[in-house]
Amino acid sequence: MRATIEVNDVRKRFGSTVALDGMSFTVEPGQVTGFVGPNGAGKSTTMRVILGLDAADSGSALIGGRPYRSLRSPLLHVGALLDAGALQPRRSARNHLLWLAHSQGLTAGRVDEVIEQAGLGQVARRKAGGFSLGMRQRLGIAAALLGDPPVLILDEPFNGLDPDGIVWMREFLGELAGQGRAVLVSSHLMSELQDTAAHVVVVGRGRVIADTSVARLLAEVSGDRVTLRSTAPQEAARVLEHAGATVAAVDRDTLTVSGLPAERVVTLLGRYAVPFSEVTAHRATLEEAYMNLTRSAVEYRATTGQESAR
Ligand SMILES: Nc1ncnc2c1ncn2[C@@H]1O[C@H](COP(=O)(O)OP(=O)(O)OP(=O)(O)O)[C@@H](O)[C@H]1O
Repeated sequence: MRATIEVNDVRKRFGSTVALDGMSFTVEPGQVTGFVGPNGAGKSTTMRVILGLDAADSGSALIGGRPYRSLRSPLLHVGALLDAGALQPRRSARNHLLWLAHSQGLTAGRVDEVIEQAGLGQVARRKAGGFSLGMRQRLGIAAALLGDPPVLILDEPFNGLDPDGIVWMREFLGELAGQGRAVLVSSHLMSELQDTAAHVVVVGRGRVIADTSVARLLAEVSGDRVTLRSTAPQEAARVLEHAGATVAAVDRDTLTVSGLPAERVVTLLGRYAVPFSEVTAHRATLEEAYMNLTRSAVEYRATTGQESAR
């Protein structure tokens, strides 16, 4: 089975609420794909449709080319974490996993492997009802891994994690993707996905706003903005503007240069012997990129709203 998720023009309404409005994207193997959008954007509904828990009104959602419902032994094809609270509070973590494993013909040996993988060795015999949300997330991931599936679908796995837990989860997801799995991870905080997701699908109001590699997204938002410190700012500005840059003064000895990459700025200043003490390329954070994208989506919606009100 090829490890992919393909969502194609999925539409879904709940009464008068349009939850999914032509949702389409593909999740490729070997990388973490972030699935990001504000509350109510349709992330959970999309995941539920992929997993056959909600029926789409139209469109298709396929795992390895097949609808979830047609998969025999689904745990071997796809692992999911949807609601970390969904467990029997009086059962120990290990018993919870044993119960799931037996239902799919998997061994107790496999249960002990995923307990170790998810870092639950110390607490596996404790009742899951007393677990913190972070521990429940780990237990949910352990359950998702039971069948060693090539596809993972995780709804808000960073929820409730402390900073150490977030770092652990990022590294763990990276490892799982590095093993060739397709890993789809939802979050309403783009920053959680920094250094983890290679690709992001940004959604709003039930449809895709952007579907792009993280590197491209950051490059687009960062532009070619460079901060320059020089004791000869006017001379620097003259040289750089002559080469096509736009230059703005920040303070007495600091300039912001746009339109030229940092290396070119350094070369030009060197060629014309303009002194400088710092040249720093601006690198946007994923959060900035996300804010930019969703801001334009909000503006777009505001405009269309006005148009339809006319
Ligand atoms: N079972 C349901 N009944 C009625 N409306 C629903 C149901 N499930 C989702 N919705 C609505 O569909 C829309 C999309 O919700 P969904 O939970 O998929 O968004 P989300 O992006 O996962 O949001 P969050 O980050 O808050 O989990 C929302 O307007 C939500 O209120």
